Formats: sequence, C-alpha cells, structure tokens
Amino acid sequence: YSPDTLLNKRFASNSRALLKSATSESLRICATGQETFPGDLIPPGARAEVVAKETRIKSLKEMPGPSAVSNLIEFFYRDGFSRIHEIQMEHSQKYGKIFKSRFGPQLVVSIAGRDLVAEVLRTEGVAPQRGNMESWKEYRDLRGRSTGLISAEGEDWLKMRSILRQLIMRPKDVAQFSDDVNAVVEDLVKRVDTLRSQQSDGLTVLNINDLFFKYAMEAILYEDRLGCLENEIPQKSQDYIAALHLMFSSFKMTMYAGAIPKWLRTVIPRPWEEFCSSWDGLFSFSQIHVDKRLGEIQDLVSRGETVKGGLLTHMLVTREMNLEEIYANMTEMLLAGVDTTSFTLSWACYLLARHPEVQQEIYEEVTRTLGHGTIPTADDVPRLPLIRGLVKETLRMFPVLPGNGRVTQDDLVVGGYFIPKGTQLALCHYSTSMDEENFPGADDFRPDRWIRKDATDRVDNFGSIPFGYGIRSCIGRRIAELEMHLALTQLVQRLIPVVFLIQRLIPVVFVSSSPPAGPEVNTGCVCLFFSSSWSRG
Ligand code: HEM
Repeated sequence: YSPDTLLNKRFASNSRALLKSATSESLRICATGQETFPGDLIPPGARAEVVAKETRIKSLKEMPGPSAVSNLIEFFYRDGFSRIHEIQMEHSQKYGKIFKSRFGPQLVVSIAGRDLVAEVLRTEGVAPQRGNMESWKEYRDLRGRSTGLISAEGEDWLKMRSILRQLIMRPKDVAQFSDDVNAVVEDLVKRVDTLRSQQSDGLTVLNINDLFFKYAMEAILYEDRLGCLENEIPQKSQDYIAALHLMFSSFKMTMYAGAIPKWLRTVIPRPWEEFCSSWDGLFSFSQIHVDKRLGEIQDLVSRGETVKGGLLTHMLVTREMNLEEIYANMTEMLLAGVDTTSFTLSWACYLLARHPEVQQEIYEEVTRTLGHGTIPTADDVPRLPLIRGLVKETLRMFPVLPGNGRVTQDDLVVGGYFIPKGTQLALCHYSTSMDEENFPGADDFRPDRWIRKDATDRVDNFGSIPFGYGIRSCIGRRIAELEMHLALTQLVQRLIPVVFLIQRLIPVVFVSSSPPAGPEVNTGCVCLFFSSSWSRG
C-alpha cells in the first residue's frame, strides 16, 4: 500500500501494532509505514498501545476453553455427544462466543455468536468442507463404493452438487412433487386415525415419532412406495429401518473410536464392524430401489414410451453421474432426510400440544385459507405464514442439528483470533438460536415471530440457520419443507377440530403431552458432524 492517505496511515499504524503482538508462527502479515502520525493529538507510542489493545489479533493459545481432560470426561464419560446443545450453552456462557476444545488429537474451535457464524460462512470458498469424513470414505474404499454428496469433497463434490442443485434447490422445482407428497400424507392421516382408534381415549397416538419416521421414509426419493405406513410393513423396508437405526448408533461409536488410533480396531473391533454392516444394509436397500426404477425406465424406452419422473429418474436418464454415484447419493440423501424431517415434525406436534392457543390460531389460519376440504399444495404454502412460522420456530427451538462444522480452507481472523487453515470449526447453532439478543423471549414458542409485518421487519436468519448456509447448505431443504408444510397443514386441518371439540381441557392434540418418545434411534454424532441424540429424540 502507499502510506500517503490518511486512511493508509491509520492502517499502517494498526498493522504495526498487530504485527508486534501476534505470535510469530501464526501470523503472516507484512506491514511497513510511518512510525508517527503527524497531527495526531495522541503521542505516537501511546496511540500504538491503544490500537494494540483494541485490535490485537490473538493466537489460538490465548483462546479460552475447557481443558482437554475435562472435555474428555464430558464427552467420552458423560456421553456429551448426546448433550451437545447443553454443552454449547454451558461453554458459551463460561468462555464466550468463541472458545476451543480438544477431542483427543482433534482441536475444535466453537463459534457461538451469530455475527461470528455469519463472518465464517460468508467467507467460505467454492467447495467448503464440513468435517472429517475419514470413516465414511474408508468404508467406501473398502467396498469399492462411491462417495455421495455428504461424504464427497473437492472436485467430486462440486460435480455432484452442481447436478443435484439444479433439480431440488428451488421451491418451484420441488412444487411439482406436491401430489406425490400428498399421497403419502393421505396414508399418514389414515394411519393416525387407525392408531388413535386403538387407544382407550380414541385420541392419542403413542410414539408419534415412529410414525413420522415412516412418513419421511415414504418420501419421494425412490419414486416408489415402501409400504412403511401400512399395517404390515414389507420385510425389506423393515430391514432398512433396522439398518438406519444401527447406522446411527454405530456411527456414534465410531466417533468415540475415531479418537482412538486405527490399530486399536483389532483390539476393539465391534464399533467398526457394526458401522460397516449398517452401511452395507443402507447401500443394498438403495441399490434395490434404484435398480428397480432403472428396469422400469428401460422397459419404457424399449416400448418407445415417454419417461417421466422425479429426481431419481432424472439422474438415471441423464447419466450425468455413474450408477455407483447414484447409489451413493440416494443412500446419503435418504439417510440425511429421514430422521431430520421426522424429528422436526415430532417436535412441532409436541409444541402444538403444549400450546393449544397457538394450535387454535394455526387451525384458524388453515381453515380460513383452505376451508376444511381443500388439499393443500406447494402453491398454498405462501398463504399459510403460521404453518411456515411453525416449522421455523420448531427448528429454532429444537434444531435437529444443533451444530454444524466447517474446516477452514484459508487462514482466518474470527472474533479477534487467528485461526490457521485446516482448523475444525463447530458452529453452535443451538446457542445462537436460544440467545436473547437474537430472539427476545427465546424460550417462548412463538411461530408468529417469523411473520414479517413490513419489508423492513426481518428476523435475522443467521441467528437460526437449521439448514446451514451457502453453497454447502442442505440440498434437501425444499423437499423437507414441502413434506413438513403439507403434513402439518393436513394434520391441523383434518384432526384438530375433532380433538378441540372433545378435549379442550388437556393440551393434547394427536400426540400425548409428554415429549415424543422416539424409536430406538440414538444418533449421537451423525453425518453432519454435530448432531445430538437429544434433538433426534
Ligand atoms: C428438517 C429437515 C432437515 C434439516 C434440518 C437438515 C439440515 C441439514 C444441515 C444443517 C446440513 C448441513 C448444511 C451445511 O453444512 O451448511 C444438511 C446437509 C445435507 N442435507 Fe439436510 N436437512 C434436512 C432434510 C434433508 C432432506 C429431506 C434431504 C434429502 C432429500 C437432505 C439432504 C442433505 C444432504 C445431501 C446434505 C449434504 C449437502 C452437501 O454436503 O452438499 N436433508 N442438512
């Protein structure tokens, strides 16, 4: 720079102060400039000191955080992976909006402030990396499988992402799936009726989460119904559910095992074996459905008929990805899309059950807009701001992934600390979404806080980003939203009036008033780096 202008003189002075105080191994800033600041009322030496206090870049060594031993006890002895949300709150209150922790050999910098999270995500490059996916990649190499969108990195990821994003990232792209989703919603409502009729009160559905899990499994990805909402679930779908459950629990185990050197697997082989066998189950299930659809497409083509369909059909017809990549992506998308959607639906129902007044408001909005008989489609959703607010507020209070990860791809300065390239960051979404500064009355369930009164009134979305942000954000967001909006709208529209007539005294809708009891899904740290079994049930 040229030290001619007033601005540059200030910068020169700042840079010198920064350089003086930063640790030599971590900072690569080079500055030259005038020592003095002509005309400044503060004597040069004193000024440098003031600036140094305000803007000194600190090293990671100076960053506060729990000791390695206390962290070890917290996570490995006290099962901290299941209480990530609590630990985030405790640590951010104790150490501030940026702090460091150690997981065995892995150093993690946690970022628990909305503006700091925004700073990190806004500067990310073209192919952000979420975290260490070594165990996922190892399994794929072992079995000769491909990586999918979650486990891929760099060029491979960019290629797949650019293909898939054209198909499912925009609301209008997924709107065409409304009828398929509504067919599943219809079965869901019928199943709710059946289950309620089996209870003595004729109202309660026990284990609503199990029901939503099956609803989400029936989603549109395979363009085929799996039979999960039938009275008798087909054996293959039961096997898949079991494989998903095993996958979640064994992945948690490999997180523990991840901190242990690989050679120890010979001494404690079980977690790794379970991890591999659950992936085997997931891949083989996906493969059956993908192959089935491929066979149908080939039949249509051989008869000279037009091939129509959704995401899977598009992938199979265009062949922009090879078959192994299609298997991998279908597997990873189903894995990422089932329990995320189902647990969010469960929490939404739980919150409605605990807040009958909100339930009533939403019921009125739905019936005012659609009446009692109109089946909602994606086009109706913008006219249902409280349904959208319900989903946003549920995800704010119970973000299914309470934290997310990024590996820095460049040296960064965040919150006054120098963070070298290659550092694992943990973005603490739960603590930002429960921060009073971002959401006044953060403990209160208020879907209407998301309704904009005018163009300037906007809830800052970096406080709550349940689907992540930017180029590596959730690719299934629009699908998930469609599934949740349509299911909740119809449940409210078709079930609540009955319950309201019969049971206004107790805050029970179609769930019991206790927190939703999940199926045996104890996910721990799942695919997306930081997940909590709390948020997944
Ligand atoms: C309530 C429902 C869901 C929530 C809260 C959710 C949340 C997330 C989050 C936080 C991420 C990480 C984003 C980031 O790193 O910035 C993610 C990634 C991902 N999600 Fe979702 N998700 C949901 C549903 C779905 C569904 C239904 C699908 C599939 C159809 C899906 C597929 C994926 C995939 C493939 C990724 C990895 C994207 C990539 O690395 O490029 N998700 N999701």
